[in-house]
Amino acid sequence: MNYLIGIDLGTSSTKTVLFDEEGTVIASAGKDYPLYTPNNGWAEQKPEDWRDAALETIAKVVKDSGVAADDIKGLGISGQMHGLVMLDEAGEVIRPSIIWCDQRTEKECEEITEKVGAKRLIEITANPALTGFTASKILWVRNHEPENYAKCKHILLPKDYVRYILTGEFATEVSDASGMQLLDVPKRQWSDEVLEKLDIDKSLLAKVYESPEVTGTILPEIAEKTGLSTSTVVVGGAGDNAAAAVGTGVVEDGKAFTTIGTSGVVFAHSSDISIDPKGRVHTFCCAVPGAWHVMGVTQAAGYSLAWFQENIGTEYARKAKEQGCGAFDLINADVLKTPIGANRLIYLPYLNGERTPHLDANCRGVFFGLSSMHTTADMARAVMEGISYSLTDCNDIIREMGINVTEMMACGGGAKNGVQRQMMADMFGCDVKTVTATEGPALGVAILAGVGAGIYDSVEDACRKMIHTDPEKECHPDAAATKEYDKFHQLYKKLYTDLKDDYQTLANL
Ligand SMILES: Nc1ncnc2c1ncn2[C@@H]1O[C@H](COP(=O)(O)OP(=O)(O)O)[C@@H](O)[C@H]1O
Ligand SMILES: O=C(CO)[C@@H](O)[C@H](O)COP(=O)(O)O
Repeated sequence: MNYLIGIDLGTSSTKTVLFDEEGTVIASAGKDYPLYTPNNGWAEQKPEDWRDAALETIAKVVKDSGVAADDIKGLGISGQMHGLVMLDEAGEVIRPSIIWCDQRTEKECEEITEKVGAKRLIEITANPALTGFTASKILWVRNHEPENYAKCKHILLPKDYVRYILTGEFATEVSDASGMQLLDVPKRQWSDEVLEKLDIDKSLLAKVYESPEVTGTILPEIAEKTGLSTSTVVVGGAGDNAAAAVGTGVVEDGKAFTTIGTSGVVFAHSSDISIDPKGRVHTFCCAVPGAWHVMGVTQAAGYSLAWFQENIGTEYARKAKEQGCGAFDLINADVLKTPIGANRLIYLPYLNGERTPHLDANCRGVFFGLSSMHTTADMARAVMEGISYSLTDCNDIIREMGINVTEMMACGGGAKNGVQRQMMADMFGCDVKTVTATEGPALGVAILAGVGAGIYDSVEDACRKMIHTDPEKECHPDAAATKEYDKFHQLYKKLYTDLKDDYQTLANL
């Protein structure tokens, strides 16, 4: 039997899974790391934490599985997108990574739009300048830390830094590179025009591959440390969402998925390039060679729930420990006891600004309608509903673009939660399904590794053999709930419009 490894370098943790070639999970391991917010709206992580988590979890799955190193034919890495990793001449990390949800680069976005031209920027990179994307982070370091910029010899994305550690190669692939705003997305190669206009030296960037292509093999010292073989191939892999698409079988037109990780995403496959003229959803290359996708992003989806548990619903963790269950079991029990609309409490999940649909770095979270009768149960329900309203906004724009979605899969930490999945089915008004392997991105890149290692002929072929849907977890929409949620969703949408200018005032105080 052949085996494949998928690594998902998330924002909350790295999850590494060893699959057999039929998609069965043989062993898995995870390791958490911190997210640093040194200023309001800033977000950083340490690339060294990602490196240590990847090495530790690979070693663990190889050991726990008992699989012979030579039978592990391929490895793929999926990662949180957009983060900026800068390495010096010796390959050492220069500063912490400024990651995807950091909002400090509004001025640099203006600089990009001015230098490239708004129309040309969308024609080439398929997206307007956004604070989340890597190009503005590169310019921020050049504008604010010229000494660090001068030392920088290699610019990598988070997962590509881990690839460098494993293989010694400076490589990336089209799906993640799309989120740097330096790629010509229709042509799937670096844009000389954008690089010249922004005065970024192309030699700083890694070589671009398609996602299933082989980018290298495991270095001898890493093989020694992890128990892998030096003949295991490492493929391009994918940004976490493009990887999750492969891992949930979203590899042809009509298919879509929603994920709740730290962020939340609604993603639809598209065999033709399709761009929202208002830039509210992103258009990127997908992991299937020759295809693209559109996706809407909620900045703080699972992160809103994590924030809620750390700061407001702290009792859930304590009681869960006492009762020997998970905190989400108790949250779910409370949410189910609370009616739709959380007793007239609405939560706006804008803890880190928002991308879809507002593209606003300065908006922030709100509990609207707070009354003395409200409890943490109402707040928990309001947070879950707020996340789902935001994902519904993403889905509505994709539908508005004429992209026909017939099937919605769910994945990510939040999709493990049946209450959350039902909420999404009710709000989207369509069936929401899941696959048996809970780690969508890890399975997705393991599938890509299977193609790169020559076990499968194509990504589509590998998906047919490695993905198994879980019929027991299918959620069907309840028409009465859809109608009820819609009333609150209308008010939820109006609240942003009403507060838009006040957010700006707050940011300038
Ligand atoms: N059972 C659950 N119900 C709802 N949300 C959950 C559950 N388990 C995890 N989460 C949420 O999922 C997020 C982590 O998901 P994950 O896909 O691992 O994220 P990432 O890839 O960003 O590290 C956390 O922020 C947490 O709030
Ligand atoms: O910024 C984006 C997509 O554009 C995020 O989806 C990040 O890629 C982070 O992912 P998670 O850690 O939430 O999975």
